[in-house]
Amino acid sequence: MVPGLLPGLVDSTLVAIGSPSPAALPGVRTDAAVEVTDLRKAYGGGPTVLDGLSFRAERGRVTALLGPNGAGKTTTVGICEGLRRPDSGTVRVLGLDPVADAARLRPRVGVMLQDGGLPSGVGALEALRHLAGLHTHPLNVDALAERLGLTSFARTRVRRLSGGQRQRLATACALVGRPELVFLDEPSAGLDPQARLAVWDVVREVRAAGVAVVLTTHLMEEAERLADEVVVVDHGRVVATGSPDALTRGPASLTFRSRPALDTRSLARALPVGAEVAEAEPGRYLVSGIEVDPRVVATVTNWCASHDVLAEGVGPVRRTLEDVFLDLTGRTLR
Ligand SMILES: Nc1ncnc2c1ncn2[C@@H]1O[C@H](COP(=O)(O)OP(=O)(O)OP(=O)(O)O)[C@@H](O)[C@H]1O
Repeated sequence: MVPGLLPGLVDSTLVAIGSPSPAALPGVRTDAAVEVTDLRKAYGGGPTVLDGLSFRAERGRVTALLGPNGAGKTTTVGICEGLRRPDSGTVRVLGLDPVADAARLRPRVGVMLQDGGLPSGVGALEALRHLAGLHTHPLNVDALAERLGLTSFARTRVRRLSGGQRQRLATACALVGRPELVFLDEPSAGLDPQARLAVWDVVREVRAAGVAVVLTTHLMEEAERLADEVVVVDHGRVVATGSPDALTRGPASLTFRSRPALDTRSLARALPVGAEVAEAEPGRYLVSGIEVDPRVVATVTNWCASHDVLAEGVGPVRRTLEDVFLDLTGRTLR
């Protein structure tokens, strides 16, 4: 957190959104902010889009929905926001029904308003002020605008904003009403690195205040760095769920760099049975299929020495979230 930026928001705003979430206290279990059970949906009798999807999102935590294009993330979030109806299954949002209790949920849930949701002929900051005026206890608009870097395009009309500027305004709109739960749809899409870091900082701050954040993203780095819980969705089902750490834990591989086109079969023969050696990209080698222990590292180093090969960075490498995601969802384009 950047201390200099905090006072404007913290004094009267973000941290005051709620008292620290009971869910964040050890040993205390509360109702989930979002609880989705066995959702099924097919648009207009077409192919199945949601096929028994279930997940929970807790208060004071960031839950990231990851999945290939068309996996059903936006449909799921739309159902949670009360904008779409499932064919079957149940959804509880802050303990309420998103359609039947829409009026009660509206002031408590933040959503990213896209093009149609904002007056397009007014300046960005004016649009945010307008929205803030609809809430009883809005955040400090100037502080929020400063934090998300909206001030540089404060007077630009909404319809003339660039993609990244529009995205930042939409994030501000989702947060300005001081929600207990916020849905962020690809909040970093199209953002430059500075803006992305600023958005992540603000998201961390609202989480610390006990807000439940549910976001969709295609950025593995965003999920890895921001999410407490990752929900991987594919073909309308949850195929994995867990913290980034838990999902990427598992057998490490061994990697090293050297000149391209080494005799990988010869190296594999020197290693214990089951070892596979691949040249993942020219000059980068990956040993997998066996447990990486000090003897394996020594065998690779000795093989390199006896073949006059200079190897750099010989050591275990942990799977990334992207590796896990591709293993779970495959490499076929959707
Ligand atoms: N209004 C609609 N009418 C008919 N089909 C739809 C509608 N909205 C979405 N779909 C279809 O439902 C499937 C899931 O779409 P959805 O937008 O939920 O996926 P997503 O995971 O959010 O994808 P992306 O990552 O590309 O945003 C897709 O095949 C899409 O074509």
